[in-house]
Amino acid sequence: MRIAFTADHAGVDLKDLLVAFVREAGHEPIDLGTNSHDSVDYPRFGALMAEALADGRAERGITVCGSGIGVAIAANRNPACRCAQVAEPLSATLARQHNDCNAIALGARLIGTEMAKACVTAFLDTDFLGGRHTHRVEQLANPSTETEPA
Ligand SMILES: O=C(CO)[C@H](O)[C@H](O)[C@H](O)COP(=O)(O)O
Repeated sequence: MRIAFTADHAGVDLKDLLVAFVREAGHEPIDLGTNSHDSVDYPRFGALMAEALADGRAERGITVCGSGIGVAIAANRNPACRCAQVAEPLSATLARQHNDCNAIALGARLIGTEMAKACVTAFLDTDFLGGRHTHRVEQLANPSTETEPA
C-alpha cells in the first residue's frame, strides 16, 4: 500500500521510525517531510498529507505532530481526507471499520513507540465494514443530507 507520511518538528522522529516500520511490513511509504527538528507550522504538513490522498499518490496517510490534533484538523479540511486522531489501536480499528478513515494522526509527545506501531498496524490491516456505515460515511461529504434513521 502507498502511504503518505508527514510530520511537523515535534513529530519528525516518530514519523521517521514509522516510515521504516511500514517499509519493513512491505508497504510503500511516501515521506513528504518535514525532515528536521527546525520548527515548522503543522497546518502545512497536515494539508500535504491530505493532498497526497486527494491526487491519488497515496491510498492511506499518517501524519504526526506533538498531540496529533493540529495536523488532524488541517488534514480534515480537505474533503478527500477522513483523518482520525488516535492514541490506541482500538480507535484505529474503529476508524477503519466504521468511518473508512484513510488517514490517522498521532501525537508524538503523548504516545509511546510501540503503541504508535500498534495503531499503525491496526489502521493498515483493518477493512471498512460497509453496510449501515456506508451512507453515514457518505453523509460526511454532505452532512445536511436527510436520510432515514438507520
Ligand atoms: O498542532 C499541535 C497541537 O495541536 C502540535 O502538538 C504541534 O506539534 C505543537 O503545537 C508544536 O509546539 P511547539 O511548542 O511549537 O514545538
